[in-house]
Amino acid sequence: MANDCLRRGAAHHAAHPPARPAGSALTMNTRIHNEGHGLQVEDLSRHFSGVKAVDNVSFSLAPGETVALVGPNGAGKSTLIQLLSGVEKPTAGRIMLDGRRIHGLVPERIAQLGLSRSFQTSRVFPSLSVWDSVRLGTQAALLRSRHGGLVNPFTEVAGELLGLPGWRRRRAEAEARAEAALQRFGDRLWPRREQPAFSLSYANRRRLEIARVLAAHPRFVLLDEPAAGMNPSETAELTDLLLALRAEQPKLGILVVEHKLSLVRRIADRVVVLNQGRVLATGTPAEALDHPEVVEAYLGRARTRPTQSDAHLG
Ligand SMILES: Nc1ncnc2c1ncn2[C@@H]1O[C@H](COP(=O)(O)OP(=O)(O)OP(=O)(O)O)[C@@H](O)[C@H]1O
Repeated sequence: MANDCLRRGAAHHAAHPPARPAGSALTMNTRIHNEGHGLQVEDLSRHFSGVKAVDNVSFSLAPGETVALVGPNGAGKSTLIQLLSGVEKPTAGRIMLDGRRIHGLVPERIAQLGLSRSFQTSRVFPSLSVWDSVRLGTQAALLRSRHGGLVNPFTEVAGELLGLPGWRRRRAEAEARAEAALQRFGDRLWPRREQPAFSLSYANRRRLEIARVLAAHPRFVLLDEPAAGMNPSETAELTDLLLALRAEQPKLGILVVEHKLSLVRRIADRVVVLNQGRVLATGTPAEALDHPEVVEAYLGRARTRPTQSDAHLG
């Protein structure tokens, strides 16, 4: 049966770990952007007792770039997303956003600085309406100044209570963004905006989670398995949506964790392959995913030529 993800390789990998020594990643495409711009992950580690969930990982995400993070179950992808969004604190290493240290900051602060994430399990409050759920996402943007700094929360409270014109304008802009984020999904979400989130289908809850993230007006987004649980046509629709988003927001940096390689191959500029907490390979999708060592490590059999389909790795 065709399989569109890398998960299957994990079992093989456990039995046959790759021969490449730890720390020597295959690097086929090292597009290094200007130091100080974008997201920089430097020698990042997160260990849980004896488990090296993330082990000395370095990579970067430039404005306007889409990077996919792939790897079998347990490779450390979710832990990395938790570190980048401030939920977990690193054991060692640095995370820099536009030259500013963000490791150690609380998640809300990181979101205010323009780095927003989606969750594998939707964080939308089930009893909130679709509209209120996506409006929640605008809060991070309201607390960010035009220059990327942070607005004092007292300013927000005063602006809200006193109905200051500048604040009312910003609130209206945020609501327009929330509407645009819902309408991005055509008639999937907008006509359902008054419904409680719990009444949505699974795929629509995933879409609402992405809409909530986009409503935050982020400069960088971290999407944690956005296509999980979606069927092939829903996955293709989401892929088209992400491509459209890239075209409309050419400065948006996107880091996407995804097992579905059809999506990865279509949207990613670069792929970072994680394995047992370490970077096994980086490169363009074709370079990284079709490299014999990566294929062998994950699937246990050599391939002669790359294809474009999910079934390629099934
Ligand atoms: N809080 C924790 N305490 C102990 N071990 C943990 C913790 N979180 C993650 N791990 C371990 O770290 C390793 C990496 O897990 P992680 O969830 O980051 O992998 P993943 O690549 O996201 O996997 P999946 O694709 O299944 O989501 C695993 O061995 C996991 O058991």
